[in-house]
Amino acid sequence: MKMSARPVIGINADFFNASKTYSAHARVNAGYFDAILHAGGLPVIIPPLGKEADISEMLDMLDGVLLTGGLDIDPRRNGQPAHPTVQPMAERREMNDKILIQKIVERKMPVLAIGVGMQQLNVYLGGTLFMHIPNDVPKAMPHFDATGGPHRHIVLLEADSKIEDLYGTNELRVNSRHHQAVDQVAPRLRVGARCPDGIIESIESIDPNWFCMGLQWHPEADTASALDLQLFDCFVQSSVRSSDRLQLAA
Ligand SMILES: N[C@@H](CCC(=O)NCCCC(=O)O)C(=O)O
Repeated sequence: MKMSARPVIGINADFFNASKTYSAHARVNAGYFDAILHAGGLPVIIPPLGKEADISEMLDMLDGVLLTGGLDIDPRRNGQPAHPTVQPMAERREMNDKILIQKIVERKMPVLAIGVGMQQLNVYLGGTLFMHIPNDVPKAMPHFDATGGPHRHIVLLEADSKIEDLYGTNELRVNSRHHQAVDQVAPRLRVGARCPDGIIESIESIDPNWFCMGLQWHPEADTASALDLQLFDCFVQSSVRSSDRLQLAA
């Protein structure tokens, strides 16, 4: 099979079970694959393959992975009680993503995790979440607009973090639409950015040579800033540098 000279970036699809009006289907917000294309990568949608062997075969063809946003991780699948504000994602997606993330981490593939993707990365690597910010961190500022409209807030990038180096500034104004957040950061990860109220807004690997970054905001969204585009540039360039296939072809 002819492989692209561009870095091939996998994007995990969201998944919805069959309902009265729709058959079971996968979907992806266009912002995810348009951002990868704009940064010089070739996006490939990863459906919830489910089986380890199929996920491994898919990853063998990829140079990096973008983990997308969506609904919530179901706390009951991680030994925690249900929560009235949690809207669990489909079990098929969550089970798939768990295997996908474990293999990405084993292989140290470049990974950019956005929204619930960042939360999955943290949880599956041993960290925890606040189930509902207004309940768990009452003094926190709003992190979503209750009417569903656009909402933004400042984030402060940690000194000497990869994300600070990447954005070239220590303060950003980002879009925000989340009711959960990282509580305990997983081993092997560190905080990259916080909201002024202390809520963690970005995490990253402690290994400086591994592009493994999670963002609670959405750099792929229509409400993203011009600065966010360079994030995708850096992610795609990291995927080139770490790709044996592309290095051999160089
Ligand atoms: N559990 C999370 C979900 C945050 C998230 O990924 N939102 C994005 C939804 C839009 C999309 O599909 O990209 C939370 O804290 O709310």
